[in-house]
Amino acid sequence: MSERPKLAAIVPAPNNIPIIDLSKLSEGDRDGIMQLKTACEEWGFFQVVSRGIGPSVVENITNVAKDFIKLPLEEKEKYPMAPGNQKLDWCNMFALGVEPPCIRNLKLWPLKPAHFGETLEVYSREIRKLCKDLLWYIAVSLGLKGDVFEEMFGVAVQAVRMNYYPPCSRPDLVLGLSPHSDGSAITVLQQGKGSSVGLQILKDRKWVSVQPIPIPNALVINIGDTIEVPTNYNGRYKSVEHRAVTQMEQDRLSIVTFYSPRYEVELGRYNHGDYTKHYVSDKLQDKRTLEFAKMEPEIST
Ligand SMILES: O=C(O)CCC(=O)C(=O)O
Ligand SMILES: [Fe+2]
Repeated sequence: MSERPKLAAIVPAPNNIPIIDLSKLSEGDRDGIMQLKTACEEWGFFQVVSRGIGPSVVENITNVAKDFIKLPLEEKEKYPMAPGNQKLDWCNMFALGVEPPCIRNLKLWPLKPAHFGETLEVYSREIRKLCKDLLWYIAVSLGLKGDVFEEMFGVAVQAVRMNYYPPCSRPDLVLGLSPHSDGSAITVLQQGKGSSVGLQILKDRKWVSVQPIPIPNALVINIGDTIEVPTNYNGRYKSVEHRAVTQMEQDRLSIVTFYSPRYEVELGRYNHGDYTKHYVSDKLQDKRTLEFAKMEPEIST
């Protein structure tokens, strides 16, 4: 019951989450860096525009995902997720959200090369470049050397999760995805062409909808637990809780990339691999995983 979205209580954002124009951002651009800093401190979320993830790349991955959704259940069942999937092969997965008649039914399928192959690779390569740049600027905005996270994280791990939310006749009763924070360093969310509102973030203890901006290929970025852990003392960047709601008429697809440290990297009391095992369950739980990893600051800013 406590998970019901209570749509009436949702307050529209007075001003939507910040928009960062990456084509204008550079290390010496104090205003731009300040804007990024404010976005990370006050929102933990921002949207990025003017970044060359080619429209065809986005279109291709969306089409492949939609083709997978359309497969009959028996066909999809041929690719089950390993039971109790605590191994790290959860990495590339597909989550089917709420199914009519609105029973929460989160099923996970691995993104098998048979369906997603090269399309996913091309997409992930583009996202990787973006994440590297973003982490550089995020470090700079904290007054740190640009490569600090790259040094700390080693060769980053990327995991893609696609969430599909079919239309739901009672979106006021069932959530698409429960409130959680991401275990990543940063997360890149592609809302999909013609996407309806679905993502909500907890801002000043209220749920605020992230309006997809009518700019082609805009991406939603959020700070994950792994940036919060080393920077959180002294009120630094927060990994903000978010959730997804469903719509009565329209379905929705989100393509989400989690960009994370190498699994061996020690962060707090856990290495990132253990952290991920703890984090990855089909039940997303607020920010509980983060409590496990709380630590003394590793970076002082
Ligand atoms: O579908 C969305 O908008 C949210 C997805 C999400 O938060 C996640 O997959 O971690
Ligand atoms: Fe998330």
